[in-house]
Amino acid sequence: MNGHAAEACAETPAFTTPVSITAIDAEDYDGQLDRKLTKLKQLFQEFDPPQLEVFTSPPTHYRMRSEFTVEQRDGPLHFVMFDKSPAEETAAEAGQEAAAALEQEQGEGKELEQEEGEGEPERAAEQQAEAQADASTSAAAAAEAPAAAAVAAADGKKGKGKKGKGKKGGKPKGPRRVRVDTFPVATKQVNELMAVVREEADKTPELRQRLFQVNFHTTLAGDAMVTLLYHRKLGPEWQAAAERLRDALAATPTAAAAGVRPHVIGRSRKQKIALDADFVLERLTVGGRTFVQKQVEGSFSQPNGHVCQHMLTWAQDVTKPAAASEGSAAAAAEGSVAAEEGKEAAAAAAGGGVGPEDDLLELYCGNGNFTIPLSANFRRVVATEVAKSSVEAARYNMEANGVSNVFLARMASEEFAVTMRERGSRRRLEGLEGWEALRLRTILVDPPRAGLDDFTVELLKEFDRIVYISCNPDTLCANLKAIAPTHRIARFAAFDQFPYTHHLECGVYLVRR
Ligand SMILES: C[S@@+](CC[C@H](N)C(=O)[O-])C[C@H]1O[C@@H](n2cnc3c(N)ncnc32)[C@H](O)[C@@H]1O
Repeated sequence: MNGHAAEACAETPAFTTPVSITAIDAEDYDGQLDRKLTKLKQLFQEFDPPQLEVFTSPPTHYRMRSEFTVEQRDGPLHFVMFDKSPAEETAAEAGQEAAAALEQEQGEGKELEQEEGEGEPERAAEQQAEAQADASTSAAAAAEAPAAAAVAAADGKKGKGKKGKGKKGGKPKGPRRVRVDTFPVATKQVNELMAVVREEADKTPELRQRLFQVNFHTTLAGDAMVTLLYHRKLGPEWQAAAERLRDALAATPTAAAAGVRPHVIGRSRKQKIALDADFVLERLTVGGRTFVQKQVEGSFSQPNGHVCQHMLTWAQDVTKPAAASEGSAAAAAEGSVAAEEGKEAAAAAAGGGVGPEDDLLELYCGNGNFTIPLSANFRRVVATEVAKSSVEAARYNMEANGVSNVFLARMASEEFAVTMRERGSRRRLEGLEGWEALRLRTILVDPPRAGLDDFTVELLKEFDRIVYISCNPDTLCANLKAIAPTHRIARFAAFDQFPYTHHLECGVYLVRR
């Protein structure tokens, strides 16, 4: 079986080291970013990239989603997180195991939502990819807010055999449990909702009983969703209490100003009750146009809405037909750092522009985050994604934004890569008319943290232009080693999606040598 790019580039500090997030120093925002950029430049110097374009985040209140473990053993209910410092590597590993156990538990709940009778051979690969996708959704979050760790640890149902691992010489090791009353990395709206959920759940037994985790999902647009996770079956009494909670949440300042009533969702094993809806509607402005984006509970969405807008604007700019050199300066100016650097990058990119008759292939399209703003740059777009809920959201988003030149297939990227190579016709590509006539010379990939599998790397090499968005510089670097002999980096960007962690989002635009 082919492997993913798990190997980091040699002799470079890994970007995956867990770090503490509960103690941020907003004054050091520039410092922490500089340190990551230095490391990134060191990691990528072997590819001789052009000047790095840098896109910053707001120093506080940038994270749209947050997950907290509920602590209520000692009386009042409060939220906790698990503070991982680099020195607590053993503890971090234990937390990751526990988080993985939770993923598994939640996955069991998802079984109910999956299509019945999907017996075709592709399904096994998809399930594997979906599990990986889920892990990618939570990986950065796990580094920032590994609250999930507590769930499995407190529950004790999963991974029991590993629980003793963290102990040495009688002294318990593990992430430090930190009470979180306010959370400066999360949006102001998350903080407003946290206070109300804590207060209401504390005094309402129907909400409180066996509540073990609360997930908050907000948007730049003011829409919001709160998921309460339980170790008990939920009934009508819970629903009535949740409706009262929803009213209280609607009275919080941001929701009231936006005129929205946050959605409340209750989850327990194999059970999900959604009051109103299980999604939020985000609004993202890209290249002067605002797009609506459905983000579904439990599915992937970019965690930092501000930085996401920079990522989309950058990707739209690098794929702009025959005008890449003009547009990139604007993109750099929009980010708060490297306008001058952007101009140099633009010069480097000259000659790699997209033609007006070109089509785009996009793998790992999620809810259509890149697909929709980029669709205007291409004649047609073929996009694939493995997670069912994301594919459905992407279809909704295409319609909501009046995009009609996208063919969307639910397929694992590796399956698509094999299909492309063999020019085979597969059931999931039915409806893709004029397949042979497509001018697919540009590809965009945005894989999970594990990077690209070998089949997909081989597929990339067949394209003249490659846009690679990555949340893991280590696996990006490993994949680029295979691509560099045939392609050079024409644009190189860093997006600080995850401030105060060692995680860094990157964008690389490659053109054939
Ligand atoms: C980093 S997310 C990016 C999603 C989207 N591009 C965005 O910006 O929101 C990676 C996506 O890849 C999907 N995925 C994971 N493994 C996959 C695979 N083997 N084939 C296709 N899609 C996969 C996940 O479901 C997830 O939506």
